[in-house]
Amino acid sequence: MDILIVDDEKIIRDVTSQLIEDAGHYAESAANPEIAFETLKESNYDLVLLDMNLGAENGLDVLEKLQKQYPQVPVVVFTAAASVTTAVETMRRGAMDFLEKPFTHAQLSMVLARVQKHKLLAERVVELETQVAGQAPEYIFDSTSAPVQSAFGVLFRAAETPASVLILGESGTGKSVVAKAVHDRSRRLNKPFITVNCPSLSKELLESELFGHVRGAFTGAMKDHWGKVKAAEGGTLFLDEIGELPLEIQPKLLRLLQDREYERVGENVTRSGDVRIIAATNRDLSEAVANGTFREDLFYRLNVITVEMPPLRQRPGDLERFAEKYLLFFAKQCARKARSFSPEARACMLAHGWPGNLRELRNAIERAVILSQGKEIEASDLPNSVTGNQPVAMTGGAVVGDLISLEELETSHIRAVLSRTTSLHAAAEVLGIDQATLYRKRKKLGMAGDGEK
Ligand SMILES: Nc1ncnc2c1ncn2[C@@H]1O[C@H](COP(=O)(O)OP(=O)(O)OP(=O)(O)O)[C@@H](O)[C@H]1O
Repeated sequence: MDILIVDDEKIIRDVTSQLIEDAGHYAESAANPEIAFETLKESNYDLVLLDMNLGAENGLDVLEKLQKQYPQVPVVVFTAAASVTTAVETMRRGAMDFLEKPFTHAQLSMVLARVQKHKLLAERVVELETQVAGQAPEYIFDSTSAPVQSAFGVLFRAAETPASVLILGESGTGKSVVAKAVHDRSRRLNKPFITVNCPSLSKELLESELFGHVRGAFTGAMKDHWGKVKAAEGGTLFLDEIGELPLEIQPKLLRLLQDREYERVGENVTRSGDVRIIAATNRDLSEAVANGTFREDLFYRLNVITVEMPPLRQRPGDLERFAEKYLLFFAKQCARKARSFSPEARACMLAHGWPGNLRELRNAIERAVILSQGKEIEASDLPNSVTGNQPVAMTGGAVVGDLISLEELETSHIRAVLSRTTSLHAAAEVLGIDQATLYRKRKKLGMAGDGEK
């Protein structure tokens, strides 16, 4: 957690900071409320430790102002010994807890653990509220396809063990969704599930995102930062698109997997990290090992429990079931009458190859429901890419065919380049954009990645 200490006594700030850092959190100090509010403006904090005796300032007034401006940030107050009335009053005014000065390391640790538990519960409530509010279609974890059934079976049996898991499959086949489901069925359920999208950042930033950095480690590193390994402590670290993990970072991940050790960028202190790794990729990792872009030792270390999520085109039963579920969900959400597919629409869906898999299906059905006018989804409600009325053909940079929008042209070109290159990196080079931008565009457009041919 990132914690802000507000106290006018330097010695208290320094000692508390040290205790907090020793417990693996990040601490920032403010000598008075003015500095505290400036600091809160600049960064997000998970907790404020607020002294009640701030010289001329009334601690209760500061608490009230904090609650008003940052209602989501819990406050724990420091109170002088034996001031029970103050402690009660602060709790009445919304403080989460109090610590009587002088406090011990153990007392502080207990309070931090309580705040962290509260934070996790609050996150879980938001997740459940989103599901209950019906903002996303319900996930389905059974299948009419034997390979998918077997993949779910293996994953959910392995969920309770500490084994690393590797999920293979084209983009959009549900690797991230099932990774979270594995975490939810594990003993780490009440600990964080943290995702790192390996290609979404530059090499340098990715290392810091994973392991953290210290102030001054590189240009722009203005303050110490705990990475996602720390954020996932005790829980699960999901490494999406691990096939794109730069070679330079691979030995560091291997060390975390083997020895549970890592170091922040710019620091020589070795730290231990208790995280379960689930990795996913749409690349053929053994081919990546053969051509030297993925370390063999890391591959074997990750390859303990490996499953493959088959593409949607090989699961016609699932295709129809998922399509129907999505249809009912979006019809309710958008207040449309559509309840089924016309025979022609159904035939188009079954004939389409769904290179973007479940993600493409979900987007296509959402669009179709919005455009629908009657009780049935017609073929004309489906995107051109599904009905086979492809509007674009590219020949040497010239566009032949119907008039199309710039967005359709971009989508088609990105798809063409992805299908003719062997990695996201190579495709990004051809397109003249960076890998992280291509990664985001591909996700937004619901497209499959480079693993698909
Ligand atoms: N089990 C499921 N039940 C219902 N819908 C699903 C399921 N799995 C995936 N989806 C749908 O497909 C979308 C894409 O899933 P997900 O992000 O898990 O795919 P992915 O394989 O991780 O893709 P990428 O490789 O691009 O990261 C989800 O947002 C969801 O809409």
